[in-house]
Amino acid sequence: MLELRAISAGYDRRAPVVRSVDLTIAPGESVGLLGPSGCGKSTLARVAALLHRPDAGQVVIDGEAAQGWRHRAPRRQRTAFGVVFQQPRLSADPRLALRDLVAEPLRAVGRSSEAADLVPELTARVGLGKDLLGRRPHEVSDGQLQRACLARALVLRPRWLICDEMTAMLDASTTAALVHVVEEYRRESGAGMLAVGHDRVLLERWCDRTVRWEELAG
Ligand SMILES: Nc1ncnc2c1ncn2[C@@H]1O[C@H](COP(=O)(O)OP(=O)(O)OP(=O)(O)O)[C@@H](O)[C@H]1O
Repeated sequence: MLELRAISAGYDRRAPVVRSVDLTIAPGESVGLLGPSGCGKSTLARVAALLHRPDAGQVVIDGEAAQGWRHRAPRRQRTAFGVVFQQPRLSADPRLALRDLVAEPLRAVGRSSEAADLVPELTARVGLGKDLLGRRPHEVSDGQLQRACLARALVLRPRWLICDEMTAMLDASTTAALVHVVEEYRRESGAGMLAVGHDRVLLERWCDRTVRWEELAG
């Protein structure tokens, strides 16, 4: 269970963008969060993934309250999440070849030796040709880079996926391909998901249930 309890968060304590929000996602469940631009969806998604410390409230991951945020979160909690952002270029180290980008989380947890098996398997799964793996982010398209970022999000086999407008910059066929990869992973792993976006048709088709920002905001 991923529980967001009475979360308030933002960038100025006097004017929170997320106000007293409650949201619970059951194991294996996929929830779409719909809302207009600028309402606070990304901020809430970052709180859920332990990337942004809320001003108030609690995140409870599989029964255990979050023990910290960003690099201060304990590894077992941090690695419970795979996160894919809207703009792959902002979340990809421009110096890394795509194969190293996908392997980054393995290196961070001292499991680099597994990259030799996992990187080819995952890059094939997300549809990245072998010829692209030696290229750096500026040498590939947004869609190709987002495929690599999705592979990176899956490499530690997270129990929870947080997809923040994952497909907003992509064409219809790349969107369909990435949604398919996520759903295949969720089927075999039982991972739950929070997908944030403003495309109602996509989220309603993709997710078990969708909630609108106005229903959540306190
Ligand atoms: N780093 C920041 N510093 C200050 N304000 C910020 C920061 N990031 C976001 N905001 C503000 O917080 C509010 C919510 O932003 P957020 O990115 O969470 O919205 P969103 O619903 O995800 O929007 P979009 O759909 O456009 O991505 C916005 O008014 C935004 O300008």
